[in-house]
Amino acid sequence: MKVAVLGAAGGIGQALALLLKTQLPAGSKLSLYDIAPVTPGVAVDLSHIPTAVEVKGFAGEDPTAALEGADVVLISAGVARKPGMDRSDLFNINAGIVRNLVEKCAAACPKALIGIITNPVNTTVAIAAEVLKAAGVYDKNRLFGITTLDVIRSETFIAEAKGLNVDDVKINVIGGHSGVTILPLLSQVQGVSFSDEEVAALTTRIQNAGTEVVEAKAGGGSATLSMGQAACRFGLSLVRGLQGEENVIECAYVDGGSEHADFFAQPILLGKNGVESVLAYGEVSEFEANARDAMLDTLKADIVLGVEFVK
Ligand SMILES: NC(=O)C1=CN([C@@H]2O[C@H](COP(=O)(O)OP(=O)(O)OC[C@H]3O[C@@H](n4cnc5c(N)ncnc54)[C@H](O)[C@@H]3O)[C@@H](O)[C@H]2O)C=CC1
Ligand SMILES: O=C([O-])CC(=O)C(=O)O
Repeated sequence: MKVAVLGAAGGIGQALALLLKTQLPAGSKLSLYDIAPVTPGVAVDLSHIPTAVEVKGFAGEDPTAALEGADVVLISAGVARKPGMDRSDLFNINAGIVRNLVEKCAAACPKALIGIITNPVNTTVAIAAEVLKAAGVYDKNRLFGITTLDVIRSETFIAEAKGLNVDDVKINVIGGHSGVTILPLLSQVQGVSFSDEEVAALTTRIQNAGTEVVEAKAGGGSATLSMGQAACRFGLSLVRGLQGEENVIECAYVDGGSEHADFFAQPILLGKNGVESVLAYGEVSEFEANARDAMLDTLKADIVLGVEFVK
């Protein structure tokens, strides 16, 4: 199994690469690419860790050498937020970066599963889909917006609030990955109940958790370590699915035939071809139904922005 990380010298990329070096199955190949010249050095550094994962690093303008033969490509290349910015403020720079990198994926590894981390995810995934369509290699089951950070934050905050073992907390987070489009389905969490006030407060905290980190880092970037962990969890799930493991389920932002929008985060079953099936997200409370319906104009506008950028 070969996993490529694009943006591998960045805050997320380096954390993700470290976790993959120590957690990918024995015999895997890890391919690191970034425009930053340090990237081959990041690979040399990681290569001294004694695991049966071979690491190679590539820098420069062209990621093709890093992408050849890749089964999974995780993209975190781009700029991150500073205080006062919204994720949509990253569009001007990151849209072009994602378009160019996905064009290279389409040529070098058209069958790879592609996971997009670069913000604004609601829009960059739509850009990736249009690029793959234009290249004639689009398969909706092989493209993912990585929203796992919203899931792990929800698990953490719920366990903290309710004094639970975090390993026991499971939750679906649906919609997209910014502000009101992030919707944790708190009503479905097993073994706990929340008051209306708790639901409102927890939902808002989960939706604003990215901003919580951006403000705490005070100009030094956004979430990198927790996102490295989230992307590693999702990337390993993609690999487990590709290897034929059963019952690998994650929430992700996919083109899954949702009645709500062309791309929508919801639980998916992963397998040898990426998305094996899109799962129903189940019963929701009145609060959640209202929040879901209220997010759709924003989400759809984010998607249109991405489609129009490529066309
Ligand atoms: N999906 C999610 O939940 C999350 C997404 N993000 C997003 O991930 C992205 C990366 O964040 P960080 O790693 O903190 O940023 P960073 O600035 O630390 O790293 C970004 C890396 O991308 C590289 N890069 C820029 N243009 C490139 C190109 N054309 N080709 C290859 N590499 C290129 C840079 O050299 C840098 O090493 C941001 O857009 C951020 O908003 C951040 C947190 C969570
Ligand atoms: O908030 C940001 O800019 C980074 C991000 O997507 C997150 O932490 O969820």
